Amino acid sequence: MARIVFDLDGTLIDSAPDIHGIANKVLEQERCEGISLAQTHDFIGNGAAVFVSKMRAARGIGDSEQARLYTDFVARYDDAVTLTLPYSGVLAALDKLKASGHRLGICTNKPISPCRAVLAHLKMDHYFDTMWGGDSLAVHKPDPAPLHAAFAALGDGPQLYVGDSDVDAETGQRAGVPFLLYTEGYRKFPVEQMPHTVAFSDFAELPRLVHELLVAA
Ligand SMILES: O=C(O)COP(=O)(O)O
Ligand SMILES: [Mg+2]
Repeated sequence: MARIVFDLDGTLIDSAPDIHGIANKVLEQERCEGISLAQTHDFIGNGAAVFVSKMRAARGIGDSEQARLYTDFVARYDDAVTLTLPYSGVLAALDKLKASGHRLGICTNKPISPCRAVLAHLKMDHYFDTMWGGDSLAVHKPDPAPLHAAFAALGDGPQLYVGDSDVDAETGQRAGVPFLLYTEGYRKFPVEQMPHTVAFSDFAELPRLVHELLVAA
């Protein structure tokens, strides 16, 4: 049985509408115009601090405001759950993978508190034996340390990593772990430009892909 670690935003859940909502509340507080959902997709992937920094840059807010706006953003983050949904087929795929005996974990750049909050809200937390957020260690993805930590917490067995972004592709590569690229998340680059073992666009395909990779290994 394998250890399968998942990225969160843009992979298992479409959380951008909620992140968009809190970004625009922070900007409203600053009397600035909001950002678009497309910009939100673009700014997700490197964690909350980078998100806030890109959001500021889009509205010409200086670096001196980073700490204050980051604090405001993060204070709103645990409650940003109401518009978020798992992607189509995710729950059925996780059910099948669990039923096959695989152990599942999360390695996200989202801070661990809102990661736990949104998965609890969606009643998805029971699938995962371990969760690592962008602030769980001193370093975050694309540094491979949190991914290694997630796999270590899941014990022994082949390792597979599933994610949607260039950050995830780099993390998988640096960790030396097969990477399954979900193409319908917040991807910024063509699939061909992202190092991956296999790409998929529908979670209904995932249990079969996992099986094939494990047979081939
Ligand atoms: O919070 C982010 O920027 C991204 O989160 P992810 O690593 O789950 O895609
Ligand atoms: Mg992601």
